[in-house]
Amino acid sequence: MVDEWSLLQHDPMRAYRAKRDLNHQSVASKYNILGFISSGTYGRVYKAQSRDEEGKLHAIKKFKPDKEGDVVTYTGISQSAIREIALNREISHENVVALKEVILEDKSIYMVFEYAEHDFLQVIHHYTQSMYSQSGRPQIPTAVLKSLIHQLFNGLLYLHNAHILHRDLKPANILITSAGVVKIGDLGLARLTYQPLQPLFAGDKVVVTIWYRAPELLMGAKHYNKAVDCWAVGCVMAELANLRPIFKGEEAKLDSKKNVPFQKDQLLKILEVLGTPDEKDWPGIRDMPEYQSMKRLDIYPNRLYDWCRTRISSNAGYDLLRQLFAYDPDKRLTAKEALDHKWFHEDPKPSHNAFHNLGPSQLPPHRRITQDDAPSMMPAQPSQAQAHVTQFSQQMQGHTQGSGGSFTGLSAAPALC
Ligand SMILES: Nc1ncnc2c1ncn2[C@@H]1O[C@H](COP(=O)(O)OP(=O)(O)OP(=O)(O)O)[C@@H](O)[C@H]1O
Repeated sequence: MVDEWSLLQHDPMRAYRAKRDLNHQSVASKYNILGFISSGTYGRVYKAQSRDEEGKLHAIKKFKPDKEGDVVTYTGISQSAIREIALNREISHENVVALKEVILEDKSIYMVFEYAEHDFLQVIHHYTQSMYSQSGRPQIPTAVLKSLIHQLFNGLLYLHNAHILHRDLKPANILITSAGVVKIGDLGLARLTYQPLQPLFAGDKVVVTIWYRAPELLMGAKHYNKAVDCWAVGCVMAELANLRPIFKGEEAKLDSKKNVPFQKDQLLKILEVLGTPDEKDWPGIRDMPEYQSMKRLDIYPNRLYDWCRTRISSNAGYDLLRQLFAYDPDKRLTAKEALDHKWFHEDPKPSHNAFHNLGPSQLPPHRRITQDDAPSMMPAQPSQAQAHVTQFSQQMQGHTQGSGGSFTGLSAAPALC
C-alpha cells in the first residue's frame, strides 16, 4: 500500500491544508458530547449538541477502526462505513435521516446525523408497558400507527426512486423525531439497485435480521429487488399492530464450512400465518433453490385475516398487509402503490406529526443516554488522521461509480481533492 502521508509530504501546501482542516474540524471543537446512546454492529452512537449558536442536537456515529488482533491498522475504512457515507451524501428527504457532516479524526470516522428522539422499537416497548388501550390490551392508536407507516413509505419511496434498497428495515432502524416525523436510518447495508446484488448473507459480514427477511431470500433467490424492503415494512406494520414481531423465527447459523443454511424455522413462521404458497400465488416458485426444502414442511392454510381481525381494526388495513405479504415479489405492493392504498385515505388519516393527538403522558419517553462511555469517544491524538484521508477519498470514489468531484459533506476531503 502507498504511504499516503509521505505522498502528502511531497506537497507541503496540501499537507498543511489537510492538517489545518482536520485540527480545525475536530469533533470536540464543534460538538459537546452529551452522552452515549447505543452501540451498533459498526460502532457507537452518541448524543451531541453543536457548539454554534443554534445548539442543535445530533447523533454522532463513531465507526470502529479496523483492528488486527490488538493492533489498530490504517489499511482502510470498513465497507459499511463507506457505503453509508457514499449513499448518505446523495440523500435529502424529510423521512430519511439527514447526514450533516463526516469528520475524520485520529483513527476513526465520525458521522454526524440529525438527532431523532425516538425509534419504532422504543414506541413498541412504550405501548407494551402502557395502560392506554382501546381494546383491553395495550395497543398503538390507529392514527399513530397509520401516520408512522405512511411516513415510512414516503421515505422508502424516495430511496427506491433514487435506486437505493435499504435491506435492513426493522423497528430499531426507523427513527422518529420529537415532532413526530419518521426518519429512516442506518443505511449501513443499503445498496444501489444497479450494483450487482448478491444474496445478503454471502458477501456481507453482518447478516440482516432474519425476522424481516422476505420469502424470496429465504427460498434462496439469487436476485432480489425493492420488494424485499416492502416485505420488511409489512413486518414492521404488523409488529406495531401487535407489539411483537409477527414472524419471530430462530435463525439457523452457518455451518463450519460456511454453507448458507436453509432458514427453516423462519419460513415456517411465515407459512403458519400466510399459508403454504403454490404456483398460483407465486409462479416460478418451483424453480427456487429451496423449493424442495419447503416441500418437506407441513402444509398450512392462510389465516392472515383472522390474525388481523383482532389487531387491525379495518378491512383496508388487512388488505394493505395482505398485499405487502404477497409471496411473489412481482405481485407485492410497491412503496408508491402502498401510499395510494385506501387504508391511508380512510379515517383516521395519517398526519405529519404522528403524535399529534397524544397527551403528554401518552408520548414515548425520551431516548436514554448514559455518561459511562462518553469521554472515550474523543480521539486522544488528532495527528494520525491524515494517513486515512487520501485512501478514504479513493475508496469513496470507488463507491460513487466514478462520479469524481469533491466530497460534499465531508469535512476533511476538500483540501485533498
Ligand atoms: N440519528 C439518530 N438519532 C438518535 N439516535 C440514533 C440515531 N441514529 C442511530 N441512533 C441510535 O443508535 C442505534 C444504533 O445506530 P445504527 O443502527 O445506525 O448503528 P448500527 O451499527 O448500524 O446498528 P445495528 O447493528 O443495530 O444496525 C439505533 O438503534 C438508535 O437507537
